[in-house]
Amino acid sequence: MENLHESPRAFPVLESIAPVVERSRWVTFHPASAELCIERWGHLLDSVPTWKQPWHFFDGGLETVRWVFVLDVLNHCFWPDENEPLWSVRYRGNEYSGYAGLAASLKRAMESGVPVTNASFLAGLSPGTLREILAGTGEIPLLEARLENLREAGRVLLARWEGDIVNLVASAGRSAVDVVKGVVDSFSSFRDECGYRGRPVYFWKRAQLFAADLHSAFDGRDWGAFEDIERLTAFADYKLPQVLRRFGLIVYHPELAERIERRERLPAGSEEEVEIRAATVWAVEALKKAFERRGAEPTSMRVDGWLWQLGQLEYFRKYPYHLCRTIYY
Ligand SMILES: Nc1nc2c(c(CN[C@H]3C=C[C@H](O)[C@@H]3O)cn2[C@@H]2O[C@H](COP(=O)(O)O)[C@@H](O)[C@H]2O)c(=O)[nH]1
Repeated sequence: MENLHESPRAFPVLESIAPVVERSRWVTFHPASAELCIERWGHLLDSVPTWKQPWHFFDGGLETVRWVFVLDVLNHCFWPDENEPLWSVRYRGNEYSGYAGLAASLKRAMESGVPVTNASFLAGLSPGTLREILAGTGEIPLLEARLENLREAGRVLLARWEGDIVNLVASAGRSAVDVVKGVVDSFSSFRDECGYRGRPVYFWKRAQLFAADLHSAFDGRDWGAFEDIERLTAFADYKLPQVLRRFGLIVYHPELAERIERRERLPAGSEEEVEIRAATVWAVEALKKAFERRGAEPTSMRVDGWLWQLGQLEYFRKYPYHLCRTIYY
């Protein structure tokens, strides 16, 4: 893979995705319907909730930076196996599942004195302690991989960043892109990259989400004050394609649609999976341009947040999302 850091300003995500969208066989992209969905749903663009949710930790300082990092080491793949219960955690009298469940479990741990933000603790984390941190109904998928990713995070923080992710964020100056590249460079679990017809494709979803979450948590100030936040792309997860498909912006080949209807797993790195993720990132860029034509100027991150919130609505859950067991999203 060519050296990504040739030109220090290089951020290869979109240019690596363009050829996938052009050659895509399983997923077609229909930009024409961008206007329509903004007609119908665009008014919600500005209702993207802030960080002030019961499940988010926030102390206004360094512990928040560290907490957001641990959150995004684990921020992937919450759906259960067939006939398994949905993983959910109890926090302050409420049940939370999915992303909110993960955040709530880590906030619960902080409040009960478990040092989840401490690099040495993470490097020596035991399976039993992780089970306790994530304890709830059902079991979070990929528990072993999550344990390994947390241990790696602790080891690398100690080896390269004096035990503190704050040093990586500080070293990036006010560049979100440099935070993303620093994280991808340092931690293999964030290296969300694959090959497509012999060429590298970079999604870097959890690494980009880490910079975006810092920006959200600090409301664009202090540790979230990035000058280049608009260079981030959408975060290619499994919820956005579900919404974009309902919008008619991306359309699956009938054979692929049928396999997803049947809840068949897609292998990580398969052409189908890479094409779904590439179309997702690409569609967000098209929506951003459609918003600009109507006088709004959202970043890809804000369009992403708008779509992700729509994905929480019943209307968009109609079609199942594609299922891929992966640590990347
Ligand atoms: N594209 C995109 N993917 C996102 C998010 C978030 C949460 N971000 C919020 C946090 C602070 C800000 O307020 C953001 O709004 C989680 N995910 C992904 O979704 C999936 C979980 O879904 P479910 O099973 O339904 O909880 C899983 O892959 C998770 O990694 C986002 O914003 N964009």
